[in-house]
Amino acid sequence: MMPSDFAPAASTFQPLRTIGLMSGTSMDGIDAAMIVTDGHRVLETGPRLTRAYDKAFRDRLRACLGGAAPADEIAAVERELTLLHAEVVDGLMAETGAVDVIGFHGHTILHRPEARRTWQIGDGALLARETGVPVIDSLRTDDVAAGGQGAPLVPVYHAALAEALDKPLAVLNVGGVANVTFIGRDGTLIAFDTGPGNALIDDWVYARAGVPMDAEGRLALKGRADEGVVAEMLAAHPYFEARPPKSLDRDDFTTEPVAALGTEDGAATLTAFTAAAVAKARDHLPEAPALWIVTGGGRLNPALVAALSRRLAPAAVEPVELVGWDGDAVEAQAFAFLAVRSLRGLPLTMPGTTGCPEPLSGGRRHNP
Ligand SMILES: Nc1ncnc2c1ncn2[C@@H]1O[C@H](COP(=O)(O)OP(=O)(O)OP(=O)(O)O)[C@@H](O)[C@H]1O
Ligand SMILES: CC(=O)N[C@H]1[C@@H]2OC[C@@H](O2)[C@@H](O)[C@@H]1O[C@H](C)C(=O)O
Repeated sequence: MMPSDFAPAASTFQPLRTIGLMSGTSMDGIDAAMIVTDGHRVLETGPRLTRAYDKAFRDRLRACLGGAAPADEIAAVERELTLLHAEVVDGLMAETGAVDVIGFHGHTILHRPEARRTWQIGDGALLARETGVPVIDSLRTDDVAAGGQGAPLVPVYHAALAEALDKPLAVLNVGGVANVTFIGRDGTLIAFDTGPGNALIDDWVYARAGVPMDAEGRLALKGRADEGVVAEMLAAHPYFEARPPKSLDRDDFTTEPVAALGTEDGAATLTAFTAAAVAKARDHLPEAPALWIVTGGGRLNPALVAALSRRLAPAAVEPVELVGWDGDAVEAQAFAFLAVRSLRGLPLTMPGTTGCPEPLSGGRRHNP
């Protein structure tokens, strides 16, 4: 596959003002961001807005995972989720003014690409009516239908942002699940989920300490990682040896292996496991990058960043802010970018990022 399939190129398209919306696997809330793009280059990055879910809604969302809740409850959660997204768009447009299009990820409740199924709840038609703006949703659907993993989708955006940076470069997104984008010297893109991101740590500290995250990695930093358990967790799951393309569902891993440990040692061990999974991912890259830039909420956890630095040495591990990106906005911006690429019929995915048979566009358009 030619790297140029994805490489930013001179565009004859008019730039569009676009908002991207992401409800990530951490289930912490909705991230929204505005950019101006022609689908190749990012001409401007605008403001962003985050809205946290309250505990009651998060619990209802969690009950939908795996498609486990009754159909009418899933439909009710989908409607409420969509209306919350509409409020966020209205809030952001109060700052940015009107936009041309919205990229709407929705919330993944089931991801089984091997069965050609991926399910993001979110009603694009309702969002278009509520906001008065055309909406592109179902961004993973065509890729999965064609035999791709349907994830990760952000690599095309990472590549656009990284156009002027030194290569090879690894961009690591640590959300609920973690994913890496490798960008080679010639623009080659290799991308896949590395393993858990924050989800296991979040689940553990919530169960043990009743808090939604290990803020500043404080619990993990007080504990000691059990390297035996880390090694067992790596060996127990065939995912890490499997060659990419590959992707994960949020709950493909559990905190069970650390159940016998105390809260702090468990947090330290899960943090070490998350970092060790990233180090395993390095084995699947064509070349070891000298720099890993980290985006997503995990970059704000010093225990995790220290564990990554240790396990990826001698490579440097730095937050994406090092190169001027906003790590709280990159994912939402990516969905804004994907919406414009979808409108233009440009590829969203390619064999190196999802394993789809050829570069593929995707997304469904809903007019207000
Ligand atoms: N100050 C902090 N200290 C420790 N961890 C943090 C901090 N801030 C955020 N996090 C972690 O980041 C998570 C949120 O990350 P992010 O917003 O990237 O997730 P997401 O949007 O669900 O991502 P994805 O879609 O990639 O899964 C939180 O659940 C928490 O675990
Ligand atoms: C199926 C699904 O929603 N996957 C998410 C999840 O969260 C992180 C990782 O797993 C990534 O593969 C993906 O999200 C990002 C935004 C992506 O598609 O690039």
